[in-house]
Amino acid sequence: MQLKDLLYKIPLLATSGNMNTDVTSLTMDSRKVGPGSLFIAVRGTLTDGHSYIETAIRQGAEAIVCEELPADPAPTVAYIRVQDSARAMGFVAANFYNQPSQKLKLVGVTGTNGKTSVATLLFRLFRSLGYRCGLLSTVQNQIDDEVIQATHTTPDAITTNQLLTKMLAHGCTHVFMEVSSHAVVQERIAGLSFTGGIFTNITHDHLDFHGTFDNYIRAKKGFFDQLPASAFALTNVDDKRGLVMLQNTAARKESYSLLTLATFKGKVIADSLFGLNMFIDDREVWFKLIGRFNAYNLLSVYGTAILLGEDPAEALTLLSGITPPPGRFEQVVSDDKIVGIVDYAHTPDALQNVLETINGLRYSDEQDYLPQIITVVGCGGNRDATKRPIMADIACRFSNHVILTSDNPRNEDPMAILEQMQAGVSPVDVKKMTTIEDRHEAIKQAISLARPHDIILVAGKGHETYQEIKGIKYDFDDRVVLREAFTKR
Ligand SMILES: CC(=O)N[C@H]1[C@@H](OP(=O)(O)OP(=O)(O)OC[C@H]2O[C@@H](n3ccc(=O)[nH]c3=O)[C@H](O)[C@@H]2O)O[C@H](CO)[C@@H](O)[C@@H]1O[C@H](C)C(=O)N[C@@H](C)C(=O)N[C@H](CCC(=O)O)C(=O)O
Ligand SMILES: Nc1ncnc2c1ncn2[C@@H]1O[C@H](COP(=O)(O)OP(=O)(O)OP(=O)(O)O)[C@@H](O)[C@H]1O
Ligand SMILES: N[C@H](CCC[C@H](N)C(=O)O)C(=O)O
Ligand SMILES: [Mg+2]
Repeated sequence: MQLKDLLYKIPLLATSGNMNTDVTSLTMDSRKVGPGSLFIAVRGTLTDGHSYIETAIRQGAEAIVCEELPADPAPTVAYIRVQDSARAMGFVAANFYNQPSQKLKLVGVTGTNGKTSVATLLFRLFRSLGYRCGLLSTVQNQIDDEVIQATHTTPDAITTNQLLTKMLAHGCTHVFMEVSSHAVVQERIAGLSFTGGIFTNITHDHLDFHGTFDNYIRAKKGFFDQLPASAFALTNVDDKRGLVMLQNTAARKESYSLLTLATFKGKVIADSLFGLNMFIDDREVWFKLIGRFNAYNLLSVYGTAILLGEDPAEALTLLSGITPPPGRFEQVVSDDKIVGIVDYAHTPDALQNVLETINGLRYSDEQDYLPQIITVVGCGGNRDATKRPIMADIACRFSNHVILTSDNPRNEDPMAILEQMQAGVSPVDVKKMTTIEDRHEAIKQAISLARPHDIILVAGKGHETYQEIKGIKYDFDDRVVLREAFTKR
């Protein structure tokens, strides 16, 4: 495609060189530049793409998008100076791939917790309604049955447009994607044309990246601020910030709630270890998901189906048969009925929700025995450290025993992370707490403490199949470890 055609809709500060140059590939990474490439120099958190412009040219880049021109620009190369390279990249990518998002019904889901759950439920529901669908999520990207490994919750703009193009070629009509707060700030969603946006909730996470909670709220809101008037913006009005999200959106404002007036209103009739029973739009339905937080996820999925024109009765009937995504309240039960629950709760709010759910659901055939809750939990390294003491405190308050352990220590000292967690535990709860750095040993210890009907919550890693320590990802899957340890007893 000719360079000038890639610049459609981008505010340009200055250009030089041949705008008719033929561009054959795009990249923001100099290591991936080849002959015919357009290199977009983006300022990152670790380094500045502008310092790789020369390398990119040596490797054959024909054109450069940047915020600042090099001191001595190469005469054979075209330069485009813009205010914000990351944002420009979104539009360049959409132009290069011929605007795939405009030809799809693309729905984005944002919020601290529930993005993967909602996006995956939507993907599964719309497939069962008979559509070909795409999914971009933390667990995996998917084009109908084809699974494509995901590296981020929300991919960069080039990858997203590439995937959307593949989805279109496959005949997909609907795509559901998670929109992380990092993605909004880093402009990974710039240039995409959304049919709708969903807000789940906002609580403590990622303060390492955003600095303050207000900045984090602004990042999430930025998604809705970008939606066009033709889109819908569906928000959870039971969340304190639900309405804030829609303050400046041009999109049609819609809402869902379990507590108050809203476009889509639901009520939980029963919540058990076998599923949720709800009233939605005067219909009573059983769902396969567990926990009140999932009632919110289901309601937003139902609302989205209606906003996309589906029949309410059919949507609810099909939704009642849909299973949760992997690693979300996934149960592994031993022969003698110890209940293991693997859940991706990695924020204080998610952990508290899951533990409150478990506290309300435990039951035993034995009279007078209230099953114990044993929680195995850790916090990621090189991520928001302020959530560590809070999560340990919550784990102890809502469990009978807690084993603090590692969850992707990355480049931090695992014991230092665990010490920060320990610091949050109140003196009355300290007796409940043990620390075992090795997650495998921690799970084994939890099992050794359990009796039939006790519940072992293994929180934080969910679907993950690795433990990341000092740059190396070792095979590790909480579900497999639980299953093996149950069998070996
Ligand atoms: C903190 C963060 O979000 N970082 C993302 C960011 O990288 P960065 O800003 O650190 O980039 P950088 O390394 O400073 O490099 C700046 C620029 O120079 C370029 N470069 C660099 C080196 C070189 O030799 N040549 C070159 O051209 C890079 O390609 C880049 O364009 O941009 C990169 C490209 O898109 C991402 O891969 C990277 O994600 C890192 C790996 C990451 O761990 N991100 C996590 C925190 C994340 O994004 N998480 C969210 C949300 C999680 C959730 O709640 O679900 C997600 O959406 O996944
Ligand atoms: N609507 C919800 N409200 C509160 N907690 C939830 C909700 N949905 C799921 N959770 C909890 O949060 C955990 C993560 O859920 P999910 O993976 O759907 O969130 P996410 O927003 O995609 O997370 P990530 O930011 O890592 O992508 C679940 O395992 C569950 O414990
Ligand atoms: N998307 C989240 C995942 C956290 C999962 C947890 N297992 C960890 O590694 O911290 C993040 O990047 O913060
Ligand atoms: Mg997710």
